[in-house]
Amino acid sequence: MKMSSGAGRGDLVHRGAHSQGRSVAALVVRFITRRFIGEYDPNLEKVYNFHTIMDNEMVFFEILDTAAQPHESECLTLEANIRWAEAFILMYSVTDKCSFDECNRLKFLINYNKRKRRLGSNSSKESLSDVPVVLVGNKIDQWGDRMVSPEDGQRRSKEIGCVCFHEISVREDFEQVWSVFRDVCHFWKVHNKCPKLKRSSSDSRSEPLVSPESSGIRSLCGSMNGSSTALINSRSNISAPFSTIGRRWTEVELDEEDESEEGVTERKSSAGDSEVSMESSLPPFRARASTDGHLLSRPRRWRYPPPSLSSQTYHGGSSSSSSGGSCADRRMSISMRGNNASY
Ligand SMILES: Nc1nc2c(ncn2[C@@H]2O[C@H](COP(=O)(O)OP(=O)(O)OP(=O)(O)O)[C@@H](O)[C@H]2O)c(=O)[nH]1
Repeated sequence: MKMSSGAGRGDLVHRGAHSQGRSVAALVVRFITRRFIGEYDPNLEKVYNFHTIMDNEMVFFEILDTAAQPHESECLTLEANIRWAEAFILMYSVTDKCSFDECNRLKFLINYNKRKRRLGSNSSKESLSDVPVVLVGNKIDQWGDRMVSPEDGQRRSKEIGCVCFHEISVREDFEQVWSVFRDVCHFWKVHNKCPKLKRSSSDSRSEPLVSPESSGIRSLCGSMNGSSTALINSRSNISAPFSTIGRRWTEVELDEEDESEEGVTERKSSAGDSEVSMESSLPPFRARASTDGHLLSRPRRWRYPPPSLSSQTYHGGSSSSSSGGSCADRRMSISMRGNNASY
C-alpha cells in the first residue's frame, strides 16, 4: 500500500504468503466497499484506487492485490513489490499458526529490501526499516479455532518491530478494518513528517506526483505460494475470555537487525541504483529468514540473484523494473470513488 499526503508520500504493502483463499482481497474490498465478499480468484492481480476522508483529510489509496506467483519468480516479485511500497500490513490468521510465523520472514524481507535502498542512496543506518508495518491478526470471529492468542500477537509485533498490532474480523466488523487502514495512514504520516524517518529522495523520485491538498495511500496485497500466510489476512478465532476484538496495541519500533555492510560490494550505477556483487554458492536469501522469531546468521557476501540472469552482477534497479513489468501485464485496475467517504 502506498500513501501520499500534503506532507509527502508513503506506501503500504500488504503481502500474503502462501495464499489461496484471498483473505487479503477480502480485507481490501471490505475496506473499500464496506461489504464482505468471501471468495476471489487467486490468480487475478488487481490494483485498487480508492479515496476517502480520514481524520478530516482526503486520503488516496492505491492498493495492489497480487496474485499467487510461480515459485521461481516468487521471491523476486515479492522484493520488487516491497521496494514499491512505503507502508505494510502483515496479516495472519489467528487460527493458523503457520501464517503467524510467516510474518517474521516477511518482516525480515521488508527490512532487507528497504535497508538496501537506503544504502544505495547513501542514507544513514538510522533510516533502516523506517516504513510503517502494521501487524494484523484476522478471523477472530472463529473463536473456537484460535491458535494464536492476542498476547502472542502483541509480543510478536514488538519483536519484529511493527508500529502497532490489531486483531480483527474482516467478515464481522468493518470498523476494525477501517481502524487498521486508519492506523496505517496515521503512521505513514508520522513517518513522513519526521525528518529522521523520512524517505530518501532517491526512493520517492520515481513516484507519481499527488495533489498537495490530498493525501493518499497505496497498498499492495500479495501472496506467496505455500502455506496459508498472509501479510494482510488469515484465519482467526477469539476465545470467550479474550474480549479483545479490535483491540489495538501501539509499540515503538525495535532495533532492526544490524546487518553489516561488510562483504557487500555496492557501487553507484549511472541510474543511481547500486550494483551488488554476489556469490552463487551462497544460500538463497529466503533461507536465512526463519519463522521462529529469529533471524539466521547472514553470509557476508550475498544478494538474491534474479532467476533469469546468469550474470554475476545484478542491477537492482533494472531487476525491479523488469519484474514489475511482468506483473503489470496481469494487473487490472479498479477505480472506486469513495463510497464510504461519509464514514
Ligand atoms: N471466518 C472468517 N473468514 C474469513 C475472514 N476473512 C476472510 N475469510 C475467509 O477466509 C478464506 C481465505 O482463507 P485464507 O487461507 O486465510 O486465505 P489466504 O490464503 O490467506 O488468502 P491471501 O489473502 O491471498 O493470503 C476466504 O474464504 C475468506 O472468505 C474473517 O474475518 N473471518
